[in-house]
Amino acid sequence: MIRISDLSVHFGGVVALDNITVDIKDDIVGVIGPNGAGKTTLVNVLSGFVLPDSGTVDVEGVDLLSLAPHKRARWGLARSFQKVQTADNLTVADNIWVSLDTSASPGMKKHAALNRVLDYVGLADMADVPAHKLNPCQRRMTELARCLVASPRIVLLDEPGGGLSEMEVDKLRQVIGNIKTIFGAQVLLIDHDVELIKSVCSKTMVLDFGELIAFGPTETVLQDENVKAAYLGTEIKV
Ligand SMILES: Nc1ncnc2c1ncn2[C@@H]1O[C@H](COP(=O)(O)OP(=O)(O)OP(=O)(O)O)[C@@H](O)[C@H]1O
Repeated sequence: MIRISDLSVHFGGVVALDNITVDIKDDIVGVIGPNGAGKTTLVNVLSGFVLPDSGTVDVEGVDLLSLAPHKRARWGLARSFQKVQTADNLTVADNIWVSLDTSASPGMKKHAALNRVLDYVGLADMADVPAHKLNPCQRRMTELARCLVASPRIVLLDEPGGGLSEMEVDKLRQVIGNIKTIFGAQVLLIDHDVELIKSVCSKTMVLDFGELIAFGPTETVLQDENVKAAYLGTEIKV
């Protein structure tokens, strides 16, 4: 369980996260909200890219915010980025291997983990292809594989569906939907694609101007009047 208590982040006069308190227990939890609501800031705080002004995050008894970012990664926190991060001159396999590099596991185990994750995301035939030759979906899958390869406990996904076609989002849905079963990790999924959120997230939290305005079963949250009002004039389809 991820227990977030009284978490606040300010950027000058902007309140990016406003005293967020929430217990996240479900296997896959959605994070939605209009542009600028604070979703990426939340992921940045959890992964150590942003220091909060106040608050705590407890995961299975570990005070996450007291760990340096690299120690969080070693502990089992993995994340993806809104703008996909692959090294263009490295192969798919090497892009994923980066997550295994500092692991103390024996080489054979690392190779087995690499092959398993390549298979899982459907890139087994592309291991030796340099990333600059990949299409946007294959890049996303490479980044996801990098998140999954080193036995993560928590995976934070920042808009993985951005820029993908409907068919590609279907593939993504399967990959994300099975993470808990296959890899045992809890997933926090940010996305603007409400259909994707609806199909894989049992619970969803909604941020608006840094405030947590709703949290609960996804279907219920999407019918919430405050949530609909927050999205007024934008594209939520519920
Ligand atoms: N490093 C930063 N410096 C200053 N302001 C920032 C910084 N990062 C985020 N913000 C501001 O904090 C607020 C929350 O931003 P954040 O990126 O977390 O929103 P978001 O919900 O992820 O938005 P989007 O859906 O557009 O990605 C916004 O007003 C944003 O401009």
